This record gives sequence, structure tokens and C-alpha cells, in this order.
Amino acid sequence: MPAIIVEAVTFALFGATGDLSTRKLFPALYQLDRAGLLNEQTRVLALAREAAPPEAQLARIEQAVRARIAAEEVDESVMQRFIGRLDYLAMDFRRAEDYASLAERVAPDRPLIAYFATPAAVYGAICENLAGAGLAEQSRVVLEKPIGHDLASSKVVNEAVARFFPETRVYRIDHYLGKETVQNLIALRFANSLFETQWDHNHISHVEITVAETVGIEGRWGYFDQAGQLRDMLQNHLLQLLCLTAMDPPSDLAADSIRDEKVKVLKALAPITREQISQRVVRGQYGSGYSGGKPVPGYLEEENANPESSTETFISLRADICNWRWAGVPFYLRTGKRMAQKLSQIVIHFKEPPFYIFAPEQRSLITNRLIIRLQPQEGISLQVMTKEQGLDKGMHLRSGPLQLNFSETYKSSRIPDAYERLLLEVMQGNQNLFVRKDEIEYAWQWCDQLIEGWSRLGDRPKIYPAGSWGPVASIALITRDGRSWYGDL
Ligand SMILES: NC(=O)C1=CN([C@@H]2O[C@H](COP(=O)(O)OP(=O)(O)OC[C@H]3O[C@@H](n4cnc5c(N)ncnc54)[C@H](OP(=O)(O)O)[C@@H]3O)[C@@H](O)[C@H]2O)C=CC1
Ligand SMILES: O=C1O[C@H](COP(=O)(O)O)[C@@H](O)[C@H](O)[C@H]1O
Repeated sequence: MPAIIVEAVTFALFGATGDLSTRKLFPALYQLDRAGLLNEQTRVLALAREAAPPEAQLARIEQAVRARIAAEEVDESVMQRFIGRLDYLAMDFRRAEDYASLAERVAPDRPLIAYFATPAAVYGAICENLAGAGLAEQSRVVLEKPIGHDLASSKVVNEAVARFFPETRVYRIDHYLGKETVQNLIALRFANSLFETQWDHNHISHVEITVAETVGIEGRWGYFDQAGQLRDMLQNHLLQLLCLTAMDPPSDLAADSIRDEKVKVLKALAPITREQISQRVVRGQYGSGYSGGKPVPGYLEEENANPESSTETFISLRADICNWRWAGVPFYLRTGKRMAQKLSQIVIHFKEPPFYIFAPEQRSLITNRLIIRLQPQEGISLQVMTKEQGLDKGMHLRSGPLQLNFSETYKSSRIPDAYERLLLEVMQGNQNLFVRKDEIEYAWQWCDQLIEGWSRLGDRPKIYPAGSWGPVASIALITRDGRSWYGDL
């Protein structure tokens, strides 16, 4: 029996035939049902434009769920219960008159969770039409990223939503915040005095945040080419990871206490001037190469590609946080598609001890690092120095890990997908893992200066082979500071 009691809601999924709903949201809802975390009375309304018979749509959803969960996770009785909660309604989200049929299906006495798995351009119309149908008061709205493509356009989206919904009922998704290991950052930092007392410029020399993917752009060229890796990944996921790593301790776990601290970090990010861009930021684009041992095309050779595109599929940069805690501690961020390995990790590099007493030739060995692995093999590893074993060894140092691999250590618990956690939090009315309007806007403000700098400089991305760690210039970026990216093979 689950310890959590979740109230009954009507869950309206706008964009139910889309990629995100099919691959992530319906499977996540099924998993919540399987875990006993959907109230018996909860109903799911699948909404999209396609005028297919509801039975056909429900069969399609069932098929999609089965295809995306492990065989041992298919429980036929849960599947029947889950499908029994669903209803499909064909509507055009921009047409106010289509909302009358929606309103008939919404229980008046329960929260309505309106999840917008549609392009952001439709968010404003959905909000207005929900309000027009008298559904706004009971609704929590969930907005998918990206919110806009720069500061100005994100304000337009946020303002369109704010006309009908107060911030306390707006849930902006950044799915990285739903990942177990990302939430663990809060536990690691603030439930262990061991780390928090070391968490500043006195003890830490630099921090690396890597989110490397092996996938290319493939069928998503149209969307991705308008965005690029800065907008698709850095503006949201990497800056959120930076905030959670760098923020001061919140006074409690209330959503706004955490979000206030994250905003302070974003406000303290040093601008990167046009003169600094070439030294501090590297843009890359993958050329042809190998992925998983197979040859793969370059970005410009993907289906429907514009061969002139200068959109980046990789970015690395050095960020500096201008505050007391982080003065002089660079944060090196990098993220890219078609890289050598799928790997998301935060590496905290601690400073050398203040006085050195061991053999001089061993000095370069001395290093303490905390590695927070988000994916794959979620876990935490602390590299510490010890003495080599044996009578013949003398005081020879070696570096070894204190390791916590979550799936090995906590064998009984499956690691839930980020969307399962986030859907559950919305149903509970908890905004901790969602991004507030000002966070989005400060993050855009910082990214806009980079976009503007590149455009003024006429910067073109540097080509890197698919299956590598990005352009050589990215290695130079960190080597210039006498450091190297941790763990690149
Ligand atoms: N796919 C992903 O992995 C991720 C997606 N996102 C975000 O999630 C959102 C959805 O993305 P994705 O699923 O890929 O997009 P899709 O284009 O695959 O799906 C969009 C859905 O919205 C429906 N829709 C759009 N406009 C209307 C309308 N006026 N009336 C009725 N239905 C409409 C579409 O129906 P129809 O086909 O009939 O147009 C479709 O069901 C986007 O904001 C995206 O940025 C964020 C992170 C990852
Ligand atoms: O938001 C996005 O995230 C995915 C990567 O997510 P992950 O959970 O697999 O790390 C990325 O591929 C996609 O381009 C981006 O829109």
C-alpha cells in the first residue's frame, strides 16, 4: 500500500496524440496507477485534433503504453483499470466552442490538471478557452518547455497564461527536476553537514556539469534547427542543475524557498561579453561519424536538413557566479548530441590540501572529487586518497572511490521516470519541482546575451565527429585554465 494518498483529479492531456504524450506521459500515468498512486476516482481525458473514434484512440494509447514499459511491468488488471479511466475527445484547442464538450466531462468538484503537451504557441488560447468555459478556477496548468525562444517571447507566453492563472497554479516542467538523482542533490547537500561545510570557494576549485547524449536529431530536425542546443538543453536543464548545485541552503523545502535561492544564482551569473565569447564559449555541430559502432550521418545530412544551417548541436562554456560563496570557482558546462557516451554528471573538484607532506612525485595524484551521476547508473562517488596496502609500499598514495550506486544499494526500488514524479507532484499540488516565471526569464536573459554575441560575431559552429566529446576547442576551453574534462575516454 502506498504511503501517499492522492486526491481525485480530472487529468486533461492536451496533445494526446503527440510524441511526448505517447512516449512519456501515458506510460508515466500507467506507472502511477500500477504503484497505486492514482486515486480510484481519477479520470484521464485524452484531447487532440484527430477525429478518430474514441475506442481506436484508446487502443492506440494502450499499445503505446505496452510498447514503452518493461514486460514485467505489464499487469493486466492494472492495464484494464488504467484504460478504463481514459476518455478521448477530438477538439481544436483554439476553438472556444469545442470546450463545451470538455466541460461536460470535467468533474466540477475536483481539481482539473490541464497538461499542455502542445506547441507553446497554443498555450495562451487554451488558457483563454478554459477560462471561457468556466474551468479556470479549478485548474492547475502544466506547461511544457521551451517557454519561448528568448526573453521577449517567453514573457509573451507567461503573460498570456498569467491573464487567467495565478503563478500558484502554473506548473512549468523541466523534466530534469523530476529525475531522482537531481532531487538527491538537495538531500546530499542539505542532509549531510559533511558536504555543506565544504561547499564553497575555500574548498572547491571548480565544478563540471556534463549532459552528453548519443542520439542525433533524426526526425526532429524541424523543431531542433529553430532551437539549437543552447535553447533545447542549456537554458533549462543545465542551468537548473547549476542552480541546484550552487544555491544557498533554503530555509525550508517550500517551493518558493527553493526557487528564491535558485533565482539568486541566476542573477549572480556573470555576463559573458562579446569580447569573452570566443574564449569562454564553444559551439559545435556534429559531422558524420559513429554511434554505437554504426556509421551515422552528420547534422547537415539528416533527413529534411538545410545544408546551410549553422545551428549548434553542442555547447560548452565557462560560467562564473559573482557571489561570496563562488568567487573564483568556474563552472564548466557542456552538452551535446551524438557524443561518445550518454552521460549526465556533476563533478565537484575539491582543492588540494593547504600543506603537502607526501613524496613530491605523488603530488599530482592528490585529488578529491565528488561525482554525482544522473544517468546512466545513477549514484554518487567520492574519490578519496588512501595509502596503498602492503609492507613494501611505504606511504604510497592512491585514489579510490567511496561509491553509492542507487540501483545496487537500494535493490528493491525501481528508479521512476522523471515524468512519473512530476505528474504525481502536480496531482498533489506541490510546485517544488517546477520552474517559476522569474527563473525562466533570468535564464533567458543570460542565454540571450550569448545568442546575440554569436549573431554579431557571425559565429559558426565547429564541426565535431559524431561519437566524440565535441570540438577540440571545447578541450582547449578548459585546458586554458589548467584543467581537463573529467572521465572523457
Ligand atoms: N517530444 C518530446 O520529447 C518533448 C517535447 N516537449 C514539448 O512538449 C510539447 C509537445 O511536444 P511533442 O509531443 O513533441 O509535439 P507533437 O507535435 O508531437 O504533438 C503535439 C500535439 O498537440 C496537438 N495539437 C497541436 N495544436 C493543436 C490544436 N490547435 N488543436 C488540437 N490539437 C493540437 C497535436 O495534434 P495534431 O497532430 O493533430 O496537430 C499533437 O497531438 C511541445 O511544447 C514540446 O516543446 C518538451 C520536451 C521533450
Ligand atoms: O528536453 C530535452 O531532453 C532530452 C534529453 O532528456 P534525457 O532525459 O534523455 O536526458 C533531449 O534529447 C531533447 O532534445 C530535449 O528537448
